[in-house]
Amino acid sequence: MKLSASRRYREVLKVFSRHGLSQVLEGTGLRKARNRATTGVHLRQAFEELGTTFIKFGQILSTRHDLLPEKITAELEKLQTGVSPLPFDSIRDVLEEELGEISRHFRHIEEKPLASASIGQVHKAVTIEGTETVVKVRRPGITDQVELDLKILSRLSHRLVHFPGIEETRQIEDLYYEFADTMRTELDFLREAENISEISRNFEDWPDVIIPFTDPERTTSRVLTMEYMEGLRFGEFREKHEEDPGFQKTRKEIAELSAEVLFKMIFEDGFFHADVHQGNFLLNENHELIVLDFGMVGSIDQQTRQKLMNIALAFSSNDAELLTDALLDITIEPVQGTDIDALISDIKRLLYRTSGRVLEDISLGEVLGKIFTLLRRYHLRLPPTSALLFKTLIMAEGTARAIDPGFELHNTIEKQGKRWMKERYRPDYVSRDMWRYAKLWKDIGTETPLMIKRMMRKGMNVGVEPKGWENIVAHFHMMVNRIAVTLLLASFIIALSLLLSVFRPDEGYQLLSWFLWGLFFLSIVLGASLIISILSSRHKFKHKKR
Ligand SMILES: Nc1ncnc2c1ncn2[C@@H]1O[C@H](COP(=O)(O)OP(=O)(O)OP(=O)(O)O)[C@@H](O)[C@H]1O
Repeated sequence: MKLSASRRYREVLKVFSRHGLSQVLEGTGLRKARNRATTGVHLRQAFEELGTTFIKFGQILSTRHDLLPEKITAELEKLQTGVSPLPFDSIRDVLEEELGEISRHFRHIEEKPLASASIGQVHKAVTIEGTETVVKVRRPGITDQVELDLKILSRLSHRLVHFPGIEETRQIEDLYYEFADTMRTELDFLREAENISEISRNFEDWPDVIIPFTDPERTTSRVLTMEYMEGLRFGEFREKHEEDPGFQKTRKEIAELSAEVLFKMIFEDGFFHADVHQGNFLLNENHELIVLDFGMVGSIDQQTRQKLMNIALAFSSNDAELLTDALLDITIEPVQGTDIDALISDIKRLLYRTSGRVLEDISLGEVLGKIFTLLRRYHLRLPPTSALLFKTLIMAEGTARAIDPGFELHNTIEKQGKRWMKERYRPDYVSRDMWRYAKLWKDIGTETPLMIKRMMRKGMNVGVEPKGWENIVAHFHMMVNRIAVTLLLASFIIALSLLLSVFRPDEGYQLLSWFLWGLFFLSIVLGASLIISILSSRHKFKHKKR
């Protein structure tokens, strides 16, 4: 059946009106809704009724405490994708269309699905070579449905929540674009297979983490064949092993591992699993962590990663000033006019209120929500790509707590902090940064005299003898070059002292530490002689002028 855009649009409007949400569509907005508790319930029900795309959009909205009132986000957090299984005949049709005759590929496929999810239905199978696999088949018609819903959502996204402030409306739209992008990627199983390969490579050295291998011969954009993974979900594992001696320790380690996996993906690799709900983790007999479902992934560039690390480290060390500085660093709007002192004292209050509380009582979602609300109050905007990341962090904490309710995110951040510092001051990153600064100074050195020359000619109409210009430009070049080298040496000295604090001899880095000390002293000697030469040339210049 061909999907009709106008029919679906009418359906969406009807569902919204039936749930008493016409004020949302009319643009009077959610914030003004008289009863936010019931508005949240109705919004959740309407999203559930409208299916996959709306449910997934609602799940992302639920993490944006900066955009929606808490009563509404709390309701949206309950959104679950519950879909009924498709008859095996339609699954077989897709398999035959994609792979040709099924018996050429599989000895056996179980008709009863292992799982029936929103995008795909998963069946256990044995390949012709005898390997136990699972075949994930994209639901027929889901792509058209999602595309249509995305179109409708795009129209609704700026009408859906008509806030008084312009920035929030823009944020809802930003959020929609990011969402539409990830949703489209999730529909293409070839992309999922690529994601699996990349993440498997990143976890090559992690023996406790297992990522199923894919079967490229039997994978297309609609069919994904991969290794079958036997394991228990976190809840099942807890029930089965609760009475075992040493279970407390085991579950602590598992929760920690699940968080470390995600932290590595976000902060070290910049390529992360963005759908880390409990259903996507299994534990095998050796307590190894199996990670599934790489349809939704996010990526962050190195600069943003470093800014995020700063936020996490400042947060874990309870330092309000550092945290404010790190937050200001990641916001995308200019911060002129922001009352920084007031923001620092608000952040101080927030940290004070959260740090003393018992762990089970406080969630990352709650803290992030409060930080978002603060940023909003100060008119500071986060980059649009952050939505997926924050959803992931909040989900990851919930997942770790499913196995260990006392899981402390603070501890993981502290433990990881050291690794991040080592990562950040890896020689290749340091030298790349220094090279960037050197290039920047070189550009300033070449461009500035010309700029001054042009400005003086055009704006001030000043004529200078060509010979005079040459001297000025040559002298300027020399000055800039010297300043550049001095600055470069200064940053080198700072970087070396940081490296020295991380790679200490008492932690087994004797050789590296000696080498770094050597470089450190050499840089100081060079720096000192450069400063002396600059001072003496200044003196000479003055002397000459006279
Ligand atoms: N390799 C595997 N081995 C064993 N079970 C698997 C495997 N891959 C998937 N499953 C099972 O199938 C379920 C659904 O798979 P998956 O999450 O990849 O589908 P999805 O359509 O992306 O689901 P959702 O959108 O709800 O996250 C998993 O939660 C898991 O129970």
